[in-house]
Amino acid sequence: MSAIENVNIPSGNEEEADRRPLVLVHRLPRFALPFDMRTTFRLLDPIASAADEPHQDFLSRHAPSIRALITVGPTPVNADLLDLLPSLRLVVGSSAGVDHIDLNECRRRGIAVTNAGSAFSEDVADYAVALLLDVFRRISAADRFVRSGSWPRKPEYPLGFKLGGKRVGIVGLGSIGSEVAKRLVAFGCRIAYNSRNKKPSAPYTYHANVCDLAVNSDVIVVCCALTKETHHIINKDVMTALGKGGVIINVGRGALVDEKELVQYLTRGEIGGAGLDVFEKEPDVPKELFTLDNVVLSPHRAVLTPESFEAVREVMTANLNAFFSDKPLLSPVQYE
Ligand SMILES: O=CC(=O)O
Repeated sequence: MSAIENVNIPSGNEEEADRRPLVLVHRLPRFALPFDMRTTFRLLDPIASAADEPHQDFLSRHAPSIRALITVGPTPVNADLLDLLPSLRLVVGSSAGVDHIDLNECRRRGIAVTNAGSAFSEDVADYAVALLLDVFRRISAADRFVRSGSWPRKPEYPLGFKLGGKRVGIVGLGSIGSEVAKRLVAFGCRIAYNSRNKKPSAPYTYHANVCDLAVNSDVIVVCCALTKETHHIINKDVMTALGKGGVIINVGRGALVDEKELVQYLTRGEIGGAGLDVFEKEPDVPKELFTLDNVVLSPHRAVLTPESFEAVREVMTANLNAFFSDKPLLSPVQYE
């Protein structure tokens, strides 16, 4: 992932001549914008530009001109930041999830928020299916078996399971969940789902209650947004309902699953396996999971492909262009 380069902040006449709209890049040092938007926007990046000046002073100095900001990855947008930016009217998220943005504060201050829209949906859905196949067919475990030299010594390797015909319960049938469903239908799976509301156009069985969904599923794929309501939506009751052979795939956010309980259920063999791209305290992953061959672990990579970066760059650019020309935003986040 390449970082944007140090941003030259034009001043005086130079600034007047530069007609590109000014956009603040809000990021933690470890997250860089993985593409260049400087041909279209004048990017103000405090981290790249002002190594010696305290971040707050830098922001306060530029605050009157900042009407839009890009938040990179999960960099938090909270009341403290918004206090420093009284002219701000738009927050452009570079992710599908917006749990790092204080939506209530944004709404209260009349600040619009956009997210990645469906830019990542296909890649995340592919990854969810890949994790599921890996858990069912034990691909990563088989790879470890071969590399460790065990094959010649121990020709028997535990059987995996067939994916076709399995009952898959999707939690969150938004853009990502719908792509997961589409793919798994092609594998011959039977799809049901849970979401806040029944989707009249979705040809799948709806369960208003996640435990009911779990009782009727062999696999739960978690891909809803993380909110106060969905925090630990996959709890011990859901895991008990899913049962011994059940598999949990999480490509949403770590805190959608009660991770402590998940570890217990997996180590006691009370569910069948898990494929996890996200964790409650990233990058920390519970060590107990490292030795379990029925668990596939991934470092929050589901969205990351050069193709999805290009798609998100386009949607972010379109949102900013729309904002600066008073047109409707492309992927506004609906406030609750
Ligand atoms: O996790 C990644 C995203 O929300 O886009």
